[in-house]
Amino acid sequence: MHDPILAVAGVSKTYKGGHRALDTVDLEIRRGEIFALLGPNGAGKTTLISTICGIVTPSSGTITVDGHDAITDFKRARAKIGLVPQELSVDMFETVLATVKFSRRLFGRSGHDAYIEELLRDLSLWDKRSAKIMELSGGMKRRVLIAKALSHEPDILFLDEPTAGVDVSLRRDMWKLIGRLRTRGVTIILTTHYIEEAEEMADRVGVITGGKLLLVEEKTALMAKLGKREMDLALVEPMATIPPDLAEWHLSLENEGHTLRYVFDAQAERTGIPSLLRKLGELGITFKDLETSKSSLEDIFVDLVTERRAA
Ligand SMILES: Nc1ncnc2c1ncn2[C@@H]1O[C@H](COP(=O)(O)OP(=O)(O)OP(=O)(O)O)[C@@H](O)[C@H]1O
Repeated sequence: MHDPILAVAGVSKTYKGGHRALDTVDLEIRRGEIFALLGPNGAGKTTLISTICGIVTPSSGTITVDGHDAITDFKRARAKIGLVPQELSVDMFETVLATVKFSRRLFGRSGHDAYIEELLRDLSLWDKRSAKIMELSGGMKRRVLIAKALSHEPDILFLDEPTAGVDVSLRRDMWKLIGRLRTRGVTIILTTHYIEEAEEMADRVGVITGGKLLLVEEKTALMAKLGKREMDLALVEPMATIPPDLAEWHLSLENEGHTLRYVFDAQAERTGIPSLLRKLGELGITFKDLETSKSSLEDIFVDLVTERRAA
């Protein structure tokens, strides 16, 4: 890839006690993109972010942040990054404004009151600037974490599970803010359990499970895969084989011939369902029930893992 802003090469992490949380992860992030790291609980998302941010030391591999090695050139690498962690990490007795200004100074940047004010206004925190963190609601505290992460004008922003336990208004503000950051050229990497979240914003999606990065794809390509649906027809009479007249739908027989299954692309203009049902009528094949279901994230993980094993 041409000049990635972030390059992770062969990174593995085995925690004390022997748990291998990351297994030879290779990942390049493009300048200015929004990248969603999708994976179930315990997949290794937080561990991957933590190694990039220098919080966790990888057992092997290298990480380069805009040309700076994340370990040997930690300070410069870290200064490029803003991290919104999953858990609260703020001084409860400080005020909002002092917290955010302090965070900026930590990265060696001089004061820039106009920037801080705009940031706090963007996050609806300006009116609360003199309040102590402990006086804020949970949602407001989350906003402070975002303001802190952006205090030093980083080029890369990590959002670890940004919308877990977050109310609708914060969610909306967050998406708006992300949109504005993107127009300024900030690269954004977020972790999520939710396909919908990746779908809403990301340019590319990486799927991680069991510490392995299974795939990285343009969102549109992945969504096409995720858009598959199944239609199950419960037959009145079980079938031994599929009649050749039905070949074009690539059906399968399940449930010992009692169920006829059609897999189709939910996003396609023509699903093929009306013509299939017509054909079944012509052939005198009757069914007592019809059920459609969408592939779940779980199915997709299973498919990916199986495909990978088969490859
Ligand atoms: N400090 C640690 N010591 C030992 N094991 C750890 C440590 N941190 C995480 N793990 C383990 O490593 C694995 C990956 O954890 P990680 O937090 O990276 O997953 P995640 O994808 O972020 O999960 P979640 O979606 O639940 O936040 C888990 O099995 C976890 O129990």
